[in-house]
Amino acid sequence: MTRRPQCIRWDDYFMGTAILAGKRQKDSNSMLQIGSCIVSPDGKIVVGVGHHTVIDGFDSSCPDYWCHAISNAMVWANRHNLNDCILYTVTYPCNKCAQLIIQSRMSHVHYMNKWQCDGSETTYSQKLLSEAGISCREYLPMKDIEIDFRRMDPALFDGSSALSKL
Ligand SMILES: Nc1ccn([C@H]2C[C@H](O)[C@@H](COP(=O)(O)O)O2)c(=O)n1
Repeated sequence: MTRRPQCIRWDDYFMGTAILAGKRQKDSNSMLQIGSCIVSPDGKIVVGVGHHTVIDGFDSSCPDYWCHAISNAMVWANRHNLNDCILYTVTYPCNKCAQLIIQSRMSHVHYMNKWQCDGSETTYSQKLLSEAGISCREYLPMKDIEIDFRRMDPALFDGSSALSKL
């Protein structure tokens, strides 16, 4: 087998899935398009994805009205038992999400943005996760992932899709 140079690693696949989930965040007043992806212990199956979003029925006026991507990924997981699952998350877990990660018995956290470690929301999360023995590592991308819908299907050029009008 000749390996395609474009073939992505599982790590990029799952962090890419987390980033894609974050793109569901629709409030243009918020800069944050954060997503998370929970993966099975053998690292092959997406167990759940979630994005940073306003709590259903609330408005975006107050930070307490937002539900974090990690919490949403847990709520929307397709199984109850998250034992030893691996979490891919765009930002470092906040204090509350760290508590949930520990309680759900996930074992690894891969995060993308270290800058999130410095705010007050993450004052305790590093300590909590480390004392609970949960391994946390900064994710280092190996490849850019590009999704070009038009290359997937030439019919998207023929005027029948909204994409052909862009
Ligand atoms: N995989 C999922 C499924 C649902 N959610 C949450 C986010 C919202 O509270 C709600 C509806 O999402 P929307 O259609 O407004 O983007 O469901 C999630 O985070 N992850």
